[in-house]
Amino acid sequence: MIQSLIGLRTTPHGGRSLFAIQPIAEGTSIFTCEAPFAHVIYKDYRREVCAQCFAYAASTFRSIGDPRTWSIKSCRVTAETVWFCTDECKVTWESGVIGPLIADINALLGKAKIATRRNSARDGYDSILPNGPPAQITQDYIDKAWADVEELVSSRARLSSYCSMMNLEDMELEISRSVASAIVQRYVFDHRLASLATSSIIPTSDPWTEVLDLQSSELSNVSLRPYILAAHLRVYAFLCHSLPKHLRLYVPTARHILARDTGNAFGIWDGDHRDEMLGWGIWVSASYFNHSCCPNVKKTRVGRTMHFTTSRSVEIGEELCISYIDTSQAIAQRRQDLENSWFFKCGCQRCQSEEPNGASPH
Ligand SMILES: C[S@@+](CC[C@H](N)C(=O)[O-])C[C@H]1O[C@@H](n2cnc3c(N)ncnc32)[C@H](O)[C@@H]1O
Repeated sequence: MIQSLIGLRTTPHGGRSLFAIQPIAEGTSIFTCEAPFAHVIYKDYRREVCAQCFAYAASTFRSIGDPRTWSIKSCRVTAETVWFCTDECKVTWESGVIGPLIADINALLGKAKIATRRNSARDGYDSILPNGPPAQITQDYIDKAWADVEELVSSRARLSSYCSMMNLEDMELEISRSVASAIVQRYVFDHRLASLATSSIIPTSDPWTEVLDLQSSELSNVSLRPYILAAHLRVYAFLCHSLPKHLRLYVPTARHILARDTGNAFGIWDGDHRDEMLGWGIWVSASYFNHSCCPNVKKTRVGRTMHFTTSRSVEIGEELCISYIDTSQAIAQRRQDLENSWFFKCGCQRCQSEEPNGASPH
């Protein structure tokens, strides 16, 4: 964060948000977040998206007959094959720790999913939430469901038996991959910490503490879409079953990530025109930008990095907001999009002024 320009404060309408603490000129770069803490690229795009910089082949080659997939790849026996746009990206990725570790884990998850599919085709029975959801979802109901699944995974035999018959959907595998990427980040951070313990270098912040500080939307998400709870519990059981022993310690990461990704993740798009969503990711420190239907900040992804730039001049004390949705739509549609996908009623100035009869939305 460019500390001299922006600060975090609590708003009356939308939790914490970023504000200008100085006048800021249009076009000023106010914030960058280097890389996602958790991310996934959808299966259908994996050959077309560079594993290092997320460049999308179809946006790069535009003529008829041009290739639509990348040809440079990394294939190790233990890992899933990944593709790159350039040799430079391949070298950068291979010299890192996190990318190759995620590829190893993704190979394991892919194999485990095939095993569940083989068995579930025979049976199709899924008992993770045997009773339907109550008319009113409460936090107690969600906590009890998680306690029940904890009980299930505490017995290796029962977990194996459940997983051999579970029906993990393709999207649940994508979610599992995104959670697994966060687990790898935690593992690498802790082990780097362990190796630093003997030296005098003290890291300034633990990225996991920063993730836990993000707003959770577990209750609103499950209340609006009760089926999501069973999906999250299946993902959790699947990860407990499939992850190698040294990562199982981190599996509680799942509930925390699943509670936060819906309200904080950004789509990974093919470019500014946003024709194709290639996957999603959580850029933790970038999650404090609130939404406005009249935004003054523009978000741009360059490689893995998210950049935030003012789209007009901003006065001292003004809230700095991006837009989460298509703001060219009428108020009713904007409201519906924000309530359905983001679970909140927009309190921005534009919505307040467009509210029928000038009434406040609250
Ligand atoms: C990515 S987070 C932004 C940071 C968040 N305010 C916090 O305190 O962590 C998105 C959440 O902020 C709140 N929010 C963002 N924009 C808002 C707005 N225009 N009106 C009301 N709430 C908003 C909603 O609760 C939304 O789910």
